[in-house]
Amino acid sequence: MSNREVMDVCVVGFGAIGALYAYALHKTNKVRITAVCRSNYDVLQEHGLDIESKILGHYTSWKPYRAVRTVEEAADRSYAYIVCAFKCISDITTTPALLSPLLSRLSADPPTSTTTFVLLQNGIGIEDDLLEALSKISAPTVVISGCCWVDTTAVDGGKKITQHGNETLVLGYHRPASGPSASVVPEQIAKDSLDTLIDMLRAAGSNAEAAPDADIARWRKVLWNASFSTLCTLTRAHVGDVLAQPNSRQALRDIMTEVLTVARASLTPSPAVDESLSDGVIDLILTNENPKSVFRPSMLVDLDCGRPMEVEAIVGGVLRRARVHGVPTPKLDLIYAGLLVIQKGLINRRRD
Ligand SMILES: CC(C)(CO)[C@@H](O)C(=O)[O-]
Repeated sequence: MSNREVMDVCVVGFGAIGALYAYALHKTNKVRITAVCRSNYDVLQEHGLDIESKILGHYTSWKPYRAVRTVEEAADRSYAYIVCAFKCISDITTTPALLSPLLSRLSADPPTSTTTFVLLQNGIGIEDDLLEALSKISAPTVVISGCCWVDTTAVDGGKKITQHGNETLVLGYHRPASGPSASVVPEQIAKDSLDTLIDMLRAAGSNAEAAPDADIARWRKVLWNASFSTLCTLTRAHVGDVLAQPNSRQALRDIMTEVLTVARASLTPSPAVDESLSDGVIDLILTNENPKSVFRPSMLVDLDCGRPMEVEAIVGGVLRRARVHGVPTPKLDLIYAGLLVIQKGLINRRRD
């Protein structure tokens, strides 16, 4: 972490997740937030944002230090943290392409202090292309994955965000990809950057915690997304509805079993893998869900709003790992095929 009194933090994507954690960081008085609001700039400038959060409290008309419409505008300075809270939809654009003005600046004018990228996004392998792009830049960088377990929604035309129930944010850093000009930061710097972020979020009221292994945390999270998010989306049903039917409950179990097999084949065997990704985790996930839950996973909310969904990150990412390791995934293949048909329609309508 730099010695600056106030850190500059750029949050790219100011939907519910981005705004919630931006507000948490702002509450510490240690950061200045630059919010890149690609679709909700006018609403934010005119009304500010009302926050109604169980963990962060209530606030009316909050405005971050500054809001900009594009990543280009945000690239006028360097940042201690660049929080990626946009949906990872590689069939529309990749993370390095979306962040290219910030990456170009890092390359042309490398700061001496570390820049940490924080990926608050769902999926498997979503960090790969960013790590690859950063390996060609000499500036010192760290990539952190954040797995969010939180029910937060933008309501009232984006003027308000609500957050109910429990919240957990599991954060861990990735080992950097090596490259000819990569400035591979010592592991201690990655740890410091992670600890600083977690300390700030916890001070604000979040239940942020460090993952001993970012990859295991991602697989643990995708167990939920690849099963609940996809089945709820294909059936347009609440979490409680897919739990209630014996057939769909069994389908959730079958999908999670496939994901677990791929996870174990992809990860280096370790006691942590055995513990976090044991067969018992499926029962734990199923029994932890409220059978009466009316929760709509974000993939279903995207479909309802006519927005492209995180199919590639959530299902495609698992399938690509499965193919590398020769793991058959008949259930996930079918889910993927169905979702891709819907996704194509969503992307085509968006282009019209
Ligand atoms: C798992 C989840 C409900 C937690 O916030 C979220 O990832 C979602 O809906 O995609």
